[in-house]
Amino acid sequence: MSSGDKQQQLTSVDECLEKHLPPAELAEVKRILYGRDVPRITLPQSALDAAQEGSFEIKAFKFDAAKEDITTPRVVRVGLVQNKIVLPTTAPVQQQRDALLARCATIARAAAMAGVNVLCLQEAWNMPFAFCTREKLPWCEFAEPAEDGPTTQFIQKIAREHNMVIISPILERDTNHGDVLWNTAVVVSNTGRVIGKSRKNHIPRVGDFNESTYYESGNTGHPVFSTQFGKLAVNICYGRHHPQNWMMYGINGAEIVFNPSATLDGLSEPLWGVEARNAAIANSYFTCAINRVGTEHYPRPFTSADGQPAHHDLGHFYGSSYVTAPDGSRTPGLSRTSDGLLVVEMDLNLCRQIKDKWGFRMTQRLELYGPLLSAAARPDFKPQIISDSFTD
Ligand SMILES: NC(=O)NCCC(=O)O
Repeated sequence: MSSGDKQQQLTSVDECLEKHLPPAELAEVKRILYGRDVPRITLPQSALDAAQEGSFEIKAFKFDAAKEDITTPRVVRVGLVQNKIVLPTTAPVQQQRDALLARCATIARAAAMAGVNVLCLQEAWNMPFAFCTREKLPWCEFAEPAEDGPTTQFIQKIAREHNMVIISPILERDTNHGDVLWNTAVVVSNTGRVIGKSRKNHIPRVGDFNESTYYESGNTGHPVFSTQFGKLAVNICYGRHHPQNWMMYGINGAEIVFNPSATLDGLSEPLWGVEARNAAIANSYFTCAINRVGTEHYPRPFTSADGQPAHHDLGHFYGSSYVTAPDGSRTPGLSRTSDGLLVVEMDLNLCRQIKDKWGFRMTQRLELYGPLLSAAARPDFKPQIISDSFTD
């Protein structure tokens, strides 16, 4: 039985703690686990009604910064979307994609009612996460040009309509370079203009994540998109395991780094609450970790050369999307099992205030790391090891 077939998935770690701990202990456990209290914010009734009608969870929290004399608060609201696929993987490709686009439009409408300025969707949001199969058809048919494919045109329309920056991670087909595929986040301005794109830098080769069959490691570097609502960057899924990847977005000035993902309870769940949170602390920026939900079944069985019998699904995508502030405090996660929208208000002044407090950027030694990293990348590299002559 794969984890995706479990009869009863735990809905939420946070709800579990709330259910079983007395209030005083709960407050102390939350302080120790999550840092300072991150208060909930009240959303307009229209947003709550839209979530109920659309059968998705909606939660909203707020990170304050200290008031300053000269600098005015730079308050923005981000929205993180996690969702299941809508139609079975056996439905015609266009119908599967259109159903996901419609789902996104419903959730984006609620996000607009909740005052969201920047909305980020999950990795490869307009398709099932079919790379496990290693089959080229029909899955490569979901690929489309980042600049003007049907999904981007759709996102441009809703970005304009709701005055919202939207980050849309898709399977890109690069028609200017021999039709090759990439795993790409398209960043669309609130004006509807495509600002640019950021490709996934690190491609997994673990378990059923057979993505290297489809696309190469990204070649767009670590771009930061300067928008009306802050400086944004996108570190796609497996890139969150690489602290240096996170660091580069910080070096380029990111204030919010999104981590749209697709990952499984049997693989990464104990790491999930650690990696994006640590990146926020180490780089004095906000991180937004987003994971899809549900179990996706494929018509033909696949294996991944790991001794497991052939199977039809990867397991359970556990959702649990959350946001961390530069001081390390974090929101509770969305559900492990259902579609959801996490709305988080943040004052971007907190990034600079935490840099001033902890001094991580000031004490960072790029001039030490740079030469060693360059040397380590050369074939003639010799590690700096000083041996005890008795044990050598
Ligand atoms: N989509 C993706 O890169 N998944 C890899 C698994 C993980 O990083 O947890």
